[in-house]
This record gives sequence, structure tokens and C-alpha cells, in this order.
Amino acid sequence: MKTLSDLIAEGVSGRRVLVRADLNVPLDGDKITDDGRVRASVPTLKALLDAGARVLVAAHLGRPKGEPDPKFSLAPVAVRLGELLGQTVELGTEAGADGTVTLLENIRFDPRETSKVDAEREAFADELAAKADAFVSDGFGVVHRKQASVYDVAKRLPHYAGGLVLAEVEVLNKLASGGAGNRATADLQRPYVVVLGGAKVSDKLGVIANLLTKVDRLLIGGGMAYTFLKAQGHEVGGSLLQEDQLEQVSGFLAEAEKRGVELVLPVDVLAATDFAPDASYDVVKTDAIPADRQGLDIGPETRELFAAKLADAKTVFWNGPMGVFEFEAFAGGTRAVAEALVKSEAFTVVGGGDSAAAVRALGLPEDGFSHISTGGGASLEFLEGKELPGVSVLED
Ligand SMILES: Nc1ncnc2c1ncn2[C@@H]1O[C@H](COP(=O)(O)OP(=O)(O)O)[C@@H](O)[C@H]1O
Ligand SMILES: O=C(OP(=O)(O)O)[C@H](O)COP(=O)(O)O
Repeated sequence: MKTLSDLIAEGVSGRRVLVRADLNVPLDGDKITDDGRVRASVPTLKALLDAGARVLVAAHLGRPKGEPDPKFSLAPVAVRLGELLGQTVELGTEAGADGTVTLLENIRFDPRETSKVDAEREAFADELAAKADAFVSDGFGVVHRKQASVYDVAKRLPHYAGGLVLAEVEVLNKLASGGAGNRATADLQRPYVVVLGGAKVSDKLGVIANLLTKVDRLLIGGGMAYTFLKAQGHEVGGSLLQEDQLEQVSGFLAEAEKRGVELVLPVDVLAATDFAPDASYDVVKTDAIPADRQGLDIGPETRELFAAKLADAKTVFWNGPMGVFEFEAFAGGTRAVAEALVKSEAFTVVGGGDSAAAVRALGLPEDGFSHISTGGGASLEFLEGKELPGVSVLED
């Protein structure tokens, strides 16, 4: 696999370099609430700028519906990137002068970016490739997506792995001995505990079957928990629920038991009247969630339970907040898990845009974790041993 250093050694002065970055940051209106992913993209961009490249950055923000939508504009990100680079970053459609960075508007405004139809993605990738002479893949958080600006464009240009992708893969490999297809085996320190939460439930349920073959303990909180609770026969009111995956989740419960994997679910939750920062709520047991309430955080007993289940771990991977941490009233569960990890002497990795943002928003020391990954879904799929389209395409 060729890398950024190879590209710079080849010489990039005056060349147009397309960089796929992951600049998918949380926003409050047009204010960036955590710029971690923007900061993580800087070293690669700086290296290219210093070498005189004409840099064009492709990135997405959120999940717009394949058409321009001002709510999902990358304009605030262009401003922040400019501040961090110490030079103006324009939103534009083509690379600018030598030693400048231009940011393409949200790449998902074009429906072909995420199309499942190869020919549509390929046509879009042709257009992107025409704008550049080389491609650098640096958006680790998105390398699990087979999308035009991540995968197809790499096939059309000389391609290189960026510094962030290389760094992430190097650390995650420590959780992934045994090689592709069989990651997280022999020399991993056990107990190996994975904590899952968050809101991308349908995406991330998919990794559980595989995780059950690798971990000693799986703690499930956040929006992920309710499909499990429902599969156990509990009512979950208006909580996040993946109704169409209940059967699959029942299968996970049975499989965990068969394999002797401890699958730990919440025993209590904060059941809120609505999805709002000032919603009123009660602490209820998970077998007594009222029909008109929604679970927005794990409860105090669960926080203690999860902390206890993390206390003797030697390796921990955590993706997905335990509750709606953006609302102070529902941040306690996420804080409890984060604090347990900071206290732990295990090799601890936190992954995911929102999980990493939560760690910082709650004021926990970043060096309290062995690694904070910019990718949640991407690192989970990596740990599963799955081929990541945005990485394997660089190997050709
Ligand atoms: N019980 C819950 N109900 C609704 N949303 C939740 C719940 N718990 C966590 N979340 C939300 O999950 C989001 C993060 O999920 P996700 O994108 O899967 O994580 P990451 O970005 O770390 O991979 C946060 O915005 C948080 O508010
Ligand atoms: O936020 C992201 O992933 P994550 O929430 O799994 O960390 C990436 O930017 C990928 O976004 P996507 O899950 O909309 O493809």
C-alpha cells in the first residue's frame, strides 16, 4: 500500500491532490460542538500544503437525503479548518492554487455518492477523479462505506493511505491479532470487554454476531439496549427500537448463552417524557418502562453494574454513548462508563464521532484512554475482521 510519505517523496508541488477526510462533526445549529475530526485531519493536509500541493478535500456531514440542504452544509467546517491550518479554506468545486486547500460541499448532497448502484457511484467517481491527479484516503471514520468518494474514486487515481488511516489501523491492530478474518484472538489480553451504545442501531447490530466469537463480555447500553430488552419480552415505550431486527437479537441472546459470553443489559433506565434537554424523567427498572416514556440514559444501578463489569477488564473497546449525553440530564451513564475506563489499567480504545466527542464534552482527560479513534462503525468492522472497502481499495 502506498502512503502519504510516498506521494510526498514523488513530489506534489503544483499537483491536484484529492483527500477524502472524515469531517462529520456534531453541530448545534451552525456551531461545531466538537472539532476532533477536523483536528485529526490537519496533519495530512498540512503535510500536503507544505509540499506545495493543490489540495481538494471531499467530506460528508450527517446523512442528507441526496440533495443540497443548508442544515448539512460544510461551511462551518471550512471556517474551522481554515483556523486550524492558518489559511483560508474556501468551499469550492475545483482545486485552487499551489499550497491551498479547497473543500468540496457535502459530498452526500449528490445521491450518487452513497448509491447502491455501482454505475451511479462510478459515474460520480469519474467526475471527482477528473478534478485531481492523486487521491489520499484519510477519512478513517468512513472507510467502512463503499461510497464513491471513499472507494470508487481510489480506483481511478494513483492512491495513497493518509496519516490518520495509517495511525488508526496501527493501533486497532493491537486489538486484532490473528490477521484478517480472525481478528481479536490469541495474544489479546483478557478479559476482553466491548461496550456498545449509541443510536446507529441497525448498522451496529450487524457486528454483534462476530463480536460474540471474540469477547468475554458485551455490555449494551444507549439506544442499542432497547431492542435487546424488547427481545427479552420487556416493553420499551417510545425508546429507540429496531423492530425488524428483534429476531436477530433474540438469536444473539441465545448465542451468547451458548458460548458463555456474558451479555450485560441495563437493569434500570432514565425514562423521559420526551426527547428534550428539560424533559422530566423517572428512574425505572427495565421491566417497568411506561408506554408513554422513552429511555434516554442508563440508570444508576446499571452505571454501577457496568463499572463493575469493566473493573477487571484487560482490554476494552467502547463505541456509542450510553445515553443522550448532549442533554446534561442524560449524560450520567456515558460519564460513568468513561470514568470507569479512565480508572482502568486495561488497554482501552474509544471509537466513534459522538463517543469521542462525549469524552471531551464531559471533560475527561484524553490521555486517560489508550486510544481515541475517529471511527465508530469503521473500527467495529475492523475488529470484526471485515474488509474495509476504503482500505482494501488502497492495496491494489
Ligand atoms: N437511549 C438513547 N436514545 C436515543 N439516542 C441515544 C440514546 N443513547 C445514545 N443516543 C445517541 O446516540 C448518538 C451517538 O450514536 P452513534 O452515532 O452510534 O455513536 P458514535 O458516533 O460514537 O459511533 C448520540 O447522539 C446520542 O445522543
Ligand atoms: O460518524 C461516522 O461514523 P460513526 O458514528 O460510526 O463514528 C462517520 O462519519 C460515518 O458516517 P455514516 O455512518 O453516516 O456513514
